Amino acid sequence: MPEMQIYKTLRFDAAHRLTGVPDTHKCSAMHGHGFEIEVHLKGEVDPQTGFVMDFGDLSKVCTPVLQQLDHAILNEIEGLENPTSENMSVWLWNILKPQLPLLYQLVIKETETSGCIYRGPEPTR
Ligand SMILES: Nc1nc2c(c(=O)[nH]1)N=C([C@H](O)[C@H](O)COP(=O)(O)OP(=O)(O)OP(=O)(O)O)CN2
Ligand SMILES: [Zn+2]
Repeated sequence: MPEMQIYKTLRFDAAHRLTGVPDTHKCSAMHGHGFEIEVHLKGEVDPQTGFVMDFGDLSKVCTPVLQQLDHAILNEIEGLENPTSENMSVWLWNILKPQLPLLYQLVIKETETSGCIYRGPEPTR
């Protein structure tokens, strides 16, 4: 069966401030976003189900993780002390990858025009 990518889009609202920028940077002040996350899997289509993975099962894995972030101050969450899109991608990858071996790519959109794409760490040789 062919290999394909599937994805699920999830949304949450949260506040953050960036701690690695000067005080003069607009994002050093607390502010909020409606974040959008795409969780992409890559794998073979199961001939029986016709699925790479059931979207419902993918949701069941992702939803509890994103519920932790919804209406939270991201800076207060362990590992997200400087919650840039880049740092959030790594944080999410480390939580989701053990539960989703087919995880291929995470897309985090902070705004309509700004976001981050992460495909996990380089494989060790
Ligand atoms: N590489 C990164 N740069 C910035 C991040 C980030 O996570 N990674 N985050 C921010 C801020 O959180 C900001 O809220 C989003 O930035 P920006 O796109 O500049 O926001 P605007 O909507 O105000 O941008 P427009 O200029 O209106 O398009 C900053 N940088
Ligand atoms: Zn922001």
